Amino acid sequence: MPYQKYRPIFDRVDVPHTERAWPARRIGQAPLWVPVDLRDGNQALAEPMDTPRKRRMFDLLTGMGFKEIEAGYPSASRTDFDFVRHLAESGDVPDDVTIVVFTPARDDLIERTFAAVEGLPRTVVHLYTATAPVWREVVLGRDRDELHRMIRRSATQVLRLAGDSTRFQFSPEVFNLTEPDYVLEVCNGLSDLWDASPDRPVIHNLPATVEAATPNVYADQIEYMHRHLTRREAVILSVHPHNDRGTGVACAELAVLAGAQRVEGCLFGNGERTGNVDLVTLALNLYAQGVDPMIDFSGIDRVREVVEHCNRIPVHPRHPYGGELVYTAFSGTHQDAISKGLGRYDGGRWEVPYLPIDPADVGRTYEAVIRVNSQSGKGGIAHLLKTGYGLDLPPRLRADFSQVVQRATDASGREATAADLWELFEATYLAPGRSSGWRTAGSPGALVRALAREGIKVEILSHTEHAAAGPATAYAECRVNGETRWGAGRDVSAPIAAAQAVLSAVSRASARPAP
Ligand SMILES: CC(=O)SCCNC(=O)CCNC(=O)[C@H](O)C(C)(C)COP(=O)(O)OP(=O)(O)OC[C@H]1O[C@@H](n2cnc3c(N)ncnc32)[C@H](O)[C@@H]1OP(=O)(O)O
Ligand SMILES: CC(C)C(=O)C(=O)O
Repeated sequence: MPYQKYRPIFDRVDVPHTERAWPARRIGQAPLWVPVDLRDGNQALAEPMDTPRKRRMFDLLTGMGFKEIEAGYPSASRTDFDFVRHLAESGDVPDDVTIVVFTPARDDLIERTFAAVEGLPRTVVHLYTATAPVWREVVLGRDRDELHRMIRRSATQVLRLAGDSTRFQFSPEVFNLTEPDYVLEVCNGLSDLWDASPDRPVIHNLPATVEAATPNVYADQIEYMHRHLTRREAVILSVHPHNDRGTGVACAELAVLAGAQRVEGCLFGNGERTGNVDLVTLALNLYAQGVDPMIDFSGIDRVREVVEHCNRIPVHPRHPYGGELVYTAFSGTHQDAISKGLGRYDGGRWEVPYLPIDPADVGRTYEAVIRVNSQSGKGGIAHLLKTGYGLDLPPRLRADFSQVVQRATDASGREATAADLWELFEATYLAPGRSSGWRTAGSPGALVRALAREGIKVEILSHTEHAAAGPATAYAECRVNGETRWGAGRDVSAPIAAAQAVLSAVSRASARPAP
């Protein structure tokens, strides 16, 4: 492959040398998250969202607690224009939410943008122009000065059309490949033109439009701007990382360490090409460090479902925090560790191996945490039988049964659910017969023989069973390795209740093998 075609970022742009404070910093509070799903994400869809889908996304975003939302590029299409009008006319924008609208630096499009936002209580008008040398030459056909004049002319027009409740945002698109002195010249000039002040701050949004370097380079670029932007207390330093190198999240996190106060991105990382930075991962990364993300992810499956509906793009099952499989363990040692960790978890500090956060915090149940296939071991199998059927297998029986399961899953190549495991357990230790629990488990049957093989001597002295209405219950008085104990079982079916009763008597007496 002709790798010589490509150059490192250091040959493409002047990367500023700066004193670096970011490597030693920690993130102690969430930045302002700004979802751009309705603009940047939306425009990367084969079928852009219509008003009902946009509205569903908007309601999701406000419900989750986002306070600034980029609602569209109203001059680009009728759909975007209509949606912004819908927000303005419906009066449905919550009092604490600000709508951002995006516009290029072109007179007619700026005018149309202002026509769209008329009547909205609070808006940010977001002006953008690509500033990197290749874009100046190839796309815009303007040199530095010409482009600067064009930006200032448009910014002046924005100022003229703005009402008191309008704030201003500028994005030097492809900031990461633009000369730092040029970005400062343009941005500082706009802070003056728009008269940035602490009570009406200007947003300078510095995008990694196409990721082009390792995240530490972006952090250096951001820290340089953080140190050199004028009217700094009146400027909100924002970032907008894309994910071309797969390091969008790292870029955003390091940028926050380097001084960024606001982060634009999309839920589950939708957006042009490889997407915008993923706000779900960013926010929950903070949460997992004990920092309030200021966004509610307590129903992450619903968030995912709405995003999939609106984008018509599925979220990967292994997507951090929200994917279908991310709180599930298939492999034996992981299952064993999780099962032990969950067993000890008392609702306080989270110390469960292999699970970075408690699945319950994002609305996931523990049931799906452990799934069994041929990669699984005795810990996971025992966990499923215990949580699914109340069967607490003694350690030695676990080892015996896991070999049975392994043979079955190896042969089928398939996953075994808790119900499959029960069926296998019944066929192995309790068969035949299903009409009464005791006819199977109560006779000195296969279960008792299996326990004896593991060194646990069980004699069933007496038993009762109730299965008239509702779940069957069963009681057993057993002599287990010489000690007399009662065991109880309760389940929808009598065989399971009976097996539970015997096994619970076993575990109460002693799991130790007979001398
Ligand atoms: C990084 C980003 O996400 S940027 C946003 C990307 N999203 C979109 O582009 C979706 C919406 N865009 C659109 O619907 C259209 O591009 C429109 C309505 C904005 C403009 O449409 P058209 O007038 O047909 O132009 P076209 O789509 O071909 O865009 C190219 C023109 O825009 C100019 N342009 C590009 N960026 C800017 C800018 N920030 N400010 C002013 N002009 C710009 C180009 O120089 C080019 O002009 P030229 O035709 O004189 O060479
Ligand atoms: C113009 C900015 C905000 C952008 O969308 C990008 O650079 O990707």
